[in-house]
Amino acid sequence: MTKAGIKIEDVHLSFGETEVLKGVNLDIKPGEFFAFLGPSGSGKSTLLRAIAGFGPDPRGRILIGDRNVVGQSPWKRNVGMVFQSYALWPHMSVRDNVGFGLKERKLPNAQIRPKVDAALDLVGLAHLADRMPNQLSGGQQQRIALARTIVVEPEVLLLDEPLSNLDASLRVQMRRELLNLQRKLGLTTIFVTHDQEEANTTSDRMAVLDGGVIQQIGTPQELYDTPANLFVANFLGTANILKGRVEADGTAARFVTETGDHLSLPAGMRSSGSNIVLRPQNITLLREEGPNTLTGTISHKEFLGSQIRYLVNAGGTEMVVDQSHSAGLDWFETGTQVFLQTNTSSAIVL
Ligand SMILES: Nc1ncnc2c1ncn2[C@@H]1O[C@H](COP(=O)(O)OP(=O)(O)OP(=O)(O)O)[C@@H](O)[C@H]1O
Repeated sequence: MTKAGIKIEDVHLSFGETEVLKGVNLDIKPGEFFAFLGPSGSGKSTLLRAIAGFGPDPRGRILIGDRNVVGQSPWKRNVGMVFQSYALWPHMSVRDNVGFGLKERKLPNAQIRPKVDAALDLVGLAHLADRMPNQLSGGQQQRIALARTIVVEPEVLLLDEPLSNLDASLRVQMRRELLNLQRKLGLTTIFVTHDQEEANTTSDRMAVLDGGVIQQIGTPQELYDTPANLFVANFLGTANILKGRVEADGTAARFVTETGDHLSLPAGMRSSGSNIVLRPQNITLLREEGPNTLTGTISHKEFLGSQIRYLVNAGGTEMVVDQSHSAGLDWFETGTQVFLQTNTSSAIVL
């Protein structure tokens, strides 16, 4: 299949008076698996639909390969889109559902059959070709919807929360299948999701959206390790945020919290900012005070199997702290005073 990159240049889109996309710029490489991640209402679907050609035309340019597709009808754009609802034709067999787009394109039957067989083979459901949609599970229906989309050989694949109607374990299985299929076809893919785990586990890179504005673009690791702002830090995983200020004298720098605690910062760490972000696994609970410790009291504990998650009240801020668990290890009981040793080398100052 042909791979095309997608460029989005200064795209604005309004519904009536409300501006929903506020100047979006993106450069998605050919063959990339790219995710749009963001909370409900952040504009992910609107952006995807603008690429597909559904809804009002935006201002700005959307290039698929080197064609600006703004103003072009959806069927001329050569994109394939899979929705949350599978929307298979209920009165048609699996084979006819998958072949529908090819029939519409007036392809002779003799050419349709092998293409449909190949697409069904790719999603592992060749043996169900003669079933009706109501004889399939949700996961199977979504695979058929995928086969129906790829059979017409689109240049880009757009997925709008395609796994949301499936139960949790099937979602995990399907996201792996989706990635395998994408890798096999090498098809430029955009996956819209509000689920950070889904975006993290599938995408090469992602854009985090909030309020119609891209907050950051990067690989899942880049966004987790070096978030550009507090929104991204909070949206990708759990973030403990302490307010305060950075003080530096000569080569040594420290973060002074609002409650007056001092956390020394490693050399080379960003030296301005009024927040320090600590991930739950970057804090160790101690019974004795030590260097770089904050004082707190355990307010809640949850046994998660490999880890124990503690909520610790430290000077009025509730901190989430994960400690790895192994059999026989002592727990900190609720109400215990503890010292939170912070690993500031993996902290982020914002
Ligand atoms: N046809 C429409 N008319 C008016 N407003 C709309 C329309 N479609 C979307 N909106 C508004 O645009 C904003 C962005 O919606 P969009 O569906 O793109 O968000 P989203 O990030 O995909 O959210 P979700 O995860 O809930 O689907 C929302 O405030 C929504 O109410």
